[in-house]
Amino acid sequence: MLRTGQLDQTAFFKQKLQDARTCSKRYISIVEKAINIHPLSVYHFYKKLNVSERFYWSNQENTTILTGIGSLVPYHHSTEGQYSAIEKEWEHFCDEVYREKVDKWGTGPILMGGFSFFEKYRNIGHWEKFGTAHFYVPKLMLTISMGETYITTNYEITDSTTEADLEKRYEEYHSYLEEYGMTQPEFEENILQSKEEYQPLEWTRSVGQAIDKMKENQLDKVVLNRTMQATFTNDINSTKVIYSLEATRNVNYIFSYQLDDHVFISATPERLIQKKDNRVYSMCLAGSAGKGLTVEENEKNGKWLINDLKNRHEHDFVVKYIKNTLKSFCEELNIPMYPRIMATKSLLHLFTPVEGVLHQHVSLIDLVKALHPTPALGGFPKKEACQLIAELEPLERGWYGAPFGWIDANGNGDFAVGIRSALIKQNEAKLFAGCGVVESSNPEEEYKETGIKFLPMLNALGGSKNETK
Ligand SMILES: C=C(O[C@H]1C=CC=C(C(=O)O)[C@@H]1O)C(=O)O
Repeated sequence: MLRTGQLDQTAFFKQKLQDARTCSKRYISIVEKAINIHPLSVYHFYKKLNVSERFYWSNQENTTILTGIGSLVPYHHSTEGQYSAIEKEWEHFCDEVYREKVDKWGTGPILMGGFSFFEKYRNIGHWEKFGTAHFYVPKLMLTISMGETYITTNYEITDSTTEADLEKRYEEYHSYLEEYGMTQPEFEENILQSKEEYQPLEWTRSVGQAIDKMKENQLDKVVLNRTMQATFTNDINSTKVIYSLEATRNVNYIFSYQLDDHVFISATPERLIQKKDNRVYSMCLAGSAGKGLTVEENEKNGKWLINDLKNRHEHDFVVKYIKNTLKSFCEELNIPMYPRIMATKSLLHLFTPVEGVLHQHVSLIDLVKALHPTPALGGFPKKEACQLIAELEPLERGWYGAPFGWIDANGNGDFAVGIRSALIKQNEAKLFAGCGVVESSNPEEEYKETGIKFLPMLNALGGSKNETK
């Protein structure tokens, strides 16, 4: 039994509808506590609800998992001005929604989605569906928050909506959860047919060109991204990919965002910003070394990384930038003097945590806009680095390295950056990985580093073990 604490369902919906109409609201959001529902089962069987959108989100600590099905209200932009547009649209939605005051993290009406790396596209191409911003409020959402399970259902109401209409939709969502919420998905392995790195020699040459520009003092750091195309014999099953990413996770977010037959998916170790009332949490993540095979080797590599000047330099630009950017928004900011080591599945990174206390009236979207792109994704100075990226990278970045996350009706939420990611369409996946380039970088080493960064997603897609040629 999923519902708890409701006496008479029909009377409940009649009351909700009446209350919503009295306050002139256009939407209703209902949150309930639940048990025994698996987020990936909810994600997998979405077509049973005749919808073509779904998302999956789990945070770094795996303490918040969100699965959203169907889009109640989509917001899509293809041009500049997307941050303020999304901010206004979300404020407007929040004014129009009738909701109970449930203050559980990640419940109630939530806007999930992302922005493109650049505010405008040179050639939108295969990023058309995602645009410069795409967000939606799901119709049905499952939340696992600190081990507790919640269901949020969201409804649009018009003048002609009756309590019977609401009850019917509610029953539909609950039948879906009861029938499929604990059903183990069955799927075939994704079998790799071919994989091809996009212009690897040209990419290495571009790293060399970037280094030359740094020698000429044109900029201090740039992050260059490269692409790999992987083709499979069958349509790629994103539930399978998430299962694999979950099975090998350690410190990363895992998210997937589907619009029709396009899925953007990422296993990123990097948070951009999280807001919990007046507190904010960000991180500086830049500088990398390979992992060893033993604990001792990892310790040795970690020590090397902490003391390596090139990597420290790469990292310090991020610390300086995040500190300067957040300073104006925060009355208190805590950033340790020295970085630590973060060990992901395949790499060690330099990592500095950031915590702050906000001045009043600072919105999450304002913070996202101000921070993006940090020098961990763009470079330093920001303007020069972005210009060089546009000059040297032949393909659109789209949502690679860009802010992706969610915001709730209290203005709280969490945004990561979409690195170590892939854009999936049917049987093809484009994988993305980049690295920070500074004057003392070596193009061959950066090529190797990005090669390692492809691996977790490539393996999760089914890429290494099942190659057919
Ligand atoms: C830009 C990426 O990684 C960033 C995050 C951590 C370490 C990085 C580095 O050492 O280059 C990058 O700044 C990517 O994985 O695509």
